[in-house]
Amino acid sequence: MSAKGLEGIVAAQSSISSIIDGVLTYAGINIDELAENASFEEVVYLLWHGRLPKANELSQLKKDLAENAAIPEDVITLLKTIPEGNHPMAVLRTAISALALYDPEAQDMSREANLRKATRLQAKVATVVAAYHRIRQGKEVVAPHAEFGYAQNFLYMLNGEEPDQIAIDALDTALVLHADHELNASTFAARVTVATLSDIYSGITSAIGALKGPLHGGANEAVMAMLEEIKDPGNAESYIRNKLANKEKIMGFGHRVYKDGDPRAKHLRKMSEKLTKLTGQPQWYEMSVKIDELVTAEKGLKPNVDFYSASVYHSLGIPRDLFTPIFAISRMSGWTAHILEQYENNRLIRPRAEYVGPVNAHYVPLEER
Ligand SMILES: CC(=O)SCCNC(=O)CCNC(=O)[C@H](O)C(C)(C)COP(=O)(O)OP(=O)(O)OC[C@H]1O[C@@H](n2cnc3c(N)ncnc32)[C@H](O)[C@@H]1OP(=O)(O)O
Ligand SMILES: O=C([O-])CC(=O)C(=O)O
Repeated sequence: MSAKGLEGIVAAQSSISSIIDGVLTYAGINIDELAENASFEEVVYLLWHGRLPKANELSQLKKDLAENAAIPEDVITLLKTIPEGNHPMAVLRTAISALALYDPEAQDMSREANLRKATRLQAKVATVVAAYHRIRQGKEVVAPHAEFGYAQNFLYMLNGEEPDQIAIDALDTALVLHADHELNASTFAARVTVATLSDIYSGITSAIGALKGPLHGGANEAVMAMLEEIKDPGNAESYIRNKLANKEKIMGFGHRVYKDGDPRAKHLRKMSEKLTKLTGQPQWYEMSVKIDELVTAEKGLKPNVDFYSASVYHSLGIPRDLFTPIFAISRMSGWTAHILEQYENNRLIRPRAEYVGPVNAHYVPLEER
């Protein structure tokens, strides 16, 4: 018997992140400690190198990310030619694929070159998302600021003004929380692609395609769509009961691995409470809590990372269709770490299928069918 959806199958060894008894760690460090203390740049270094950076290593990484953040003028031109109405995740997938064509080390498969490519990908992914958002609004693209940290620079390029510290800190923590998650679908897709010894950009393009779906990263956008449809906390109960009665899934709930709750959700819940209050829109948090209580009571399903992140991003003034691209900006660090790890100890990933089709069939000539 095959395991549907590969549930419970161990398909790789990894020392990047672990989920053991519902506890998530990056390189052995509990996510709670990282969410409270680490910057996103520290986490990027941790995932790539398996240890926290020393002060000089961290400042070098920050410098490298800032210096590599600009994207080629040709890619900006490409973004300007994209037909209206496309989803930013589809645009991101295309733009990352295009960036490969401008990478001077595209053919160099050494670890050093791949680490430099990972740095360029991490540096540029935020710029692509911000640039496309400005272009689609008919605004000028904002060049990255050489002195700004990663989260700060993204918000600056997105909005064209310097973000406040509360917004920077909230986004930074969200990036920390989304950075890696063992062998999730998009990371697996990246590893499958590069295990053929294809290049890092091909692996990342596969990963973005996998993250886009609503059963994975696309759920954060779907959560906000649901909250906006509900409109008022008073409508939440009947809305959810109706969905459940129709056997529809409630986005942002459930998880293939966590059966007793996602450890990242409590951090995002706290952030949602604080930010929705600060923006004078506590209804998004109140509605989320009502849904959380009801779905937990009725289905025993707990919120995953995508549930409270929706109201967090909304409070930061981020449009709904950029929620999943922001997930991709963060997960770029995990994807690239896994790709580097896959190359280090590679074997083609090629499972088997259990055949359930017809047997002893025969070719029938066209005129006899
Ligand atoms: C970053 C991330 O990727 S986190 C996940 C983001 N995705 C979502 O939030 C989408 C909603 N959630 C889901 O679709 C699922 O819980 C998944 C995809 C995350 C996990 O899926 P699986 O492990 O395959 O669980 P599966 O879909 O088989 O669900 C098992 C049972 O729980 C039910 N269930 C699971 N999630 C939900 C949900 N969100 N709402 C209602 N029922 C659910 C299923 O209907 C199924 O019920 P059944 O046995 O009566 O048919
Ligand atoms: O691990 C998974 O299946 C999905 C998930 O939570 C993530 O990628 O962060």
